[in-house]
Amino acid sequence: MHRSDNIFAQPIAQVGNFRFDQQVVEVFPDMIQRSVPGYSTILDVIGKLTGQYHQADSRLYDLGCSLGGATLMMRRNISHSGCEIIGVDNSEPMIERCQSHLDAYRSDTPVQLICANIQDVSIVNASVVVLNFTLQFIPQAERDALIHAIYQGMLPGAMLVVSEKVHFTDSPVQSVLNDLHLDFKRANGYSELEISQKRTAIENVLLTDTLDAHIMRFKTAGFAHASAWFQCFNFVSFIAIKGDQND
Ligand SMILES: C[S@@+](CC[C@H](N)C(=O)[O-])C[C@H]1O[C@@H](n2cnc3c(N)ncnc32)[C@H](O)[C@@H]1O
Ligand SMILES: O=C(O)C(=O)C[C@]1(C(=O)O)C=C[C@@H](O)C=C1
Repeated sequence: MHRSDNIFAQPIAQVGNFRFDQQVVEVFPDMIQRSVPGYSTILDVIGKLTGQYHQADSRLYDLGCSLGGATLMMRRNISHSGCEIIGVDNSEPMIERCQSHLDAYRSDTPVQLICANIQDVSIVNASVVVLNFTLQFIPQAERDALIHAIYQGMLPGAMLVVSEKVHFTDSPVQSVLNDLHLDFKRANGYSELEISQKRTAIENVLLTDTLDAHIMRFKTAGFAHASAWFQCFNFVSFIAIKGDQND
């Protein structure tokens, strides 16, 4: 059984920046499930999209794979031959635990885990690329270049899935949707202290874009098709498809 997240339950004298360290690894499945509305739905759909979009003899990338939640769903849905999954995360403890999660299930599809900054990994021959709540941790000025580099490494007709916390420029909308997210956390057992200390920890490391900025970035990078396919409050998942000869 996974441990429950009580990292921010006691008062912390000086809350530091959030890091994906060993302490977070131990509680991560519980933390993400209780913090991100729709997380399991998004993983299920990443599995379905992988089933539809993976191409024979291609690579599938899970960028910011953490413990491999999305990697496992991708691996289960591969039916074509010659596919390889590449999981990348720059947290050593995440990659170590991810490897043991993957080893717990049998599969014919090879998975290569790389401990690196996703900005330093070249994307090659990709049919499916997933950034499930990872782009939000990349410095904002560097996001356009990363999405463009991913686009360049994708095959015609390939699928990119990007899930993100977002914000809204319309302040009543921002306030209503943010409050609904806070209520979601309360309903999942987080106290006001936990919520506020976590907010302080992530405020300098998780920087959100608007929904429109994400769509614009996909279009500018060259994607022929881009849309949000899921939204619950201020959490959104997007698909972007590289054009093929029919576009
Ligand atoms: C919210 S978690 C992702 C959750 C995961 N994709 C899932 O579906 O369960 C974000 C992950 O991105 C990783 N990360 C953040 N910045 C990164 C970077 N520049 N390069 C590689 N990994 C990064 C973190 O270490 C963390 O494991
Ligand atoms: O916005 C929050 O309160 C969150 O906790 C979000 C979030 C995320 O979106 O990645 C932040 C860090 C943890 O990885 C889990 C969830």
